[in-house]
Amino acid sequence: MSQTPIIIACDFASRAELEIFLQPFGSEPLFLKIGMELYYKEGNSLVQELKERGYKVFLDLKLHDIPNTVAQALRSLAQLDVEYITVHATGGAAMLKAASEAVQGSKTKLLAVTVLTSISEESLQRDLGVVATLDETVMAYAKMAQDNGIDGVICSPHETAAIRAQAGTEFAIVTPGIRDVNDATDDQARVATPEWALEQGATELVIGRSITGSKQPLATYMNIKERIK
Ligand SMILES: O=C(O)c1cc(=O)[nH]c(=O)n1[C@@H]1O[C@H](COP(=O)(O)O)[C@@H](O)[C@H]1O
Repeated sequence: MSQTPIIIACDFASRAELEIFLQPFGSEPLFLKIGMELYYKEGNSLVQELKERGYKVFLDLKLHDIPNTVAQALRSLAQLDVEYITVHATGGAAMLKAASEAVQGSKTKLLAVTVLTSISEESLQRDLGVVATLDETVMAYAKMAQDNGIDGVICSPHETAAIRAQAGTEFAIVTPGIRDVNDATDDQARVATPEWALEQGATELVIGRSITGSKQPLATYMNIKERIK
């Protein structure tokens, strides 16, 4: 298995598009994030097949509901035996506790999404009515997640060092919003380079369009992988 911390966000519309993307990678061991777009179209069978083919899978469904509903959904999803599943930290302490209990006994680890990397501090305070700063909010959500048995968080590289200091070395910190200096930021508000994210203490990096939208996805992936080795 590859030791690279890169997780590729496979935000494709169909299995066919995913296969076209994967083809040049051959037997390269990859860690693939399957999100709502592909999962809603292709369902569990795609996840099972990718696992059978030796890929590590992160199922990013960002569950957000009352504790009982999230727990029941996770009991079902845990049977897929994927590495990671996401829940929203804003589901609250009781939901996070119910979620962590629901996956006990499976190998699946849960990641709590703190504040989405598409949200700026201005938007957090103006649109979502949060009074605290973005950093304070992310730190509070990370602590709530850890206190309630969640294995790690999703946050931007900008909050990673503070969470690492607060949460210790065992807590997973997975950072999307990864861009090289010349890449378009698209809909992301809080971005950073792969190198910087790892320096801050990220466990893994979620990288989507910088790789999937590249004219040469394999070369781009290998370039990043070599740089952060
Ligand atoms: O949970 C996530 O993975 C996630 C959380 C977050 O705060 N921001 C975020 O961008 N993501 C995901 O990370 C990926 C980022 O994709 P790119 O912006 O194309 O690199 C997408 O699949 C998002 O769904």
